[in-house]
Amino acid sequence: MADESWRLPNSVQQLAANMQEPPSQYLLREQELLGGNLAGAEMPEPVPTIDLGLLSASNDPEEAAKLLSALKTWGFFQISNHGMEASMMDSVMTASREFFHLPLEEKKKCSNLIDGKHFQVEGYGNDQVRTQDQRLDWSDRLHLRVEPEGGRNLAHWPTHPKSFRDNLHEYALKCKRIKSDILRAMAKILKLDEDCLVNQFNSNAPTFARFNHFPPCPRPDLVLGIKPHADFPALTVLLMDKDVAGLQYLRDGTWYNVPAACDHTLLINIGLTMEIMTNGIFRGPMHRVVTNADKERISVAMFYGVDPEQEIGPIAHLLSEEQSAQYRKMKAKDLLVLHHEHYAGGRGPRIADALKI
Ligand SMILES: O=C(O)CCC(=O)C(=O)O
Ligand SMILES: [Fe+2]
Repeated sequence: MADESWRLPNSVQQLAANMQEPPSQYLLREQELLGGNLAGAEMPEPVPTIDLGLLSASNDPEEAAKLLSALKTWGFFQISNHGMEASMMDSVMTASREFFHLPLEEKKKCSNLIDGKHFQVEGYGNDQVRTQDQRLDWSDRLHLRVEPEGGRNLAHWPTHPKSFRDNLHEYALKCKRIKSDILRAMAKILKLDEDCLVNQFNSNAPTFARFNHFPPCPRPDLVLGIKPHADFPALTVLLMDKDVAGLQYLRDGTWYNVPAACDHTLLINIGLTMEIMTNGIFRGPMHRVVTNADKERISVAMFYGVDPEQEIGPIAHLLSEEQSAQYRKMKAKDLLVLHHEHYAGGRGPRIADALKI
C-alpha cells in the first residue's frame, strides 16, 4: 500500500519542542514569498475601533460612519464597550493556554483523527492535509461546534482544565449577543431592516470556536502560523493574545501587522458569506498569521455561519436595476467545499473573485 503518512501531520508543539529546522512541508517556497518577506508593514492608522455600546444604544452617527469606513477599507475592526467582562476574556485565554500546555496524550483525547487517521472537522489537531505538497501551518488547534447548542459534541470538549467547558459556554452566550449587535448595526448602515442580517441565521446556523496555538518557530522568516485565507462564515469574533502579535491583513497588495490586543477589545472581520450576502459592498479580507521565534501565541476565533442547507446569495433589497447580483447563488455547504479546496491548495488570492458572475 502507498505510504500515506504525509496525511498525518505532527503536533507543531512537539516539533517546536525540538527547536530544529522545521520540516520542509512547513517552509514557504520562493514563489509563495512573492519576493516579499513575512515581516509585514505597520498600519498607516490605528486599527479602527468602534464603541459597540454607543453604536447599539443610540445609533451614534459618528460610530456608524466609522463602522462603514472600516468595513469598506479594511474589512475588519476592533470593538470596545462590547459588554463582555475583561475577566471573562482573560478566563477564556487562560483556559485555552492551560489546555494547550497539557501533555499531548491528554489533548489527544479530543483528537480530530478518528482511529488516529481519518480527519474530521471537530477536535484537537491540525488542518486536513489534502495533498503531499501542501504547505502546513505552524499551529495546533482545537475546533469545536458551539451552536446550535443541541449539536455540541461534548466528546471533543476538554475536561481539563475544569473551567474550560463552562467558560466556553458563557463566552459563547456573550459573543452571540455581540454578533447580533454588530449585524444590526451593519444592516442599518446598509439601509436594510434592522433584523435583516440577524434573520439570515436560522436555528441550524452553526457557530464554531477555533482555539489556535502558535508555538515559537525557529524560522519565522519562512514559516506561517496560518496561511493566507479569507474566513468562510459571515462573521468572525476574535479574541487575541494580549502580549504577542502575529495577525496580518492584506490591503492593496501589502500585508499589515495588527498589534496585540492589550485593551480587552475584540477583533471582528467579515467572511465570504457576508461578502456574498452584501453583494460585495463589504469584502471578506485576506489575512494570515506569522510566527514568532521566542514566544508562543494564542487566539480564539468564534465563526458565525449560516445553515449549510441555506442558499447564499446577495440580499434582494440590495439589488436594483443599477446594482445587479455580482455573485452566483450557492448552498452554503457546497460553497464550503470549494472554499476548503481553494485555500488548502494555496491558491489565491481570493475565492470570492472566482464566484463572481
Ligand atoms: O490568530 C489569529 O489572529 C487569526 C486566526 C485566524 O485567522 C483563523 O482562525 O481563521
Ligand atoms: Fe481567519
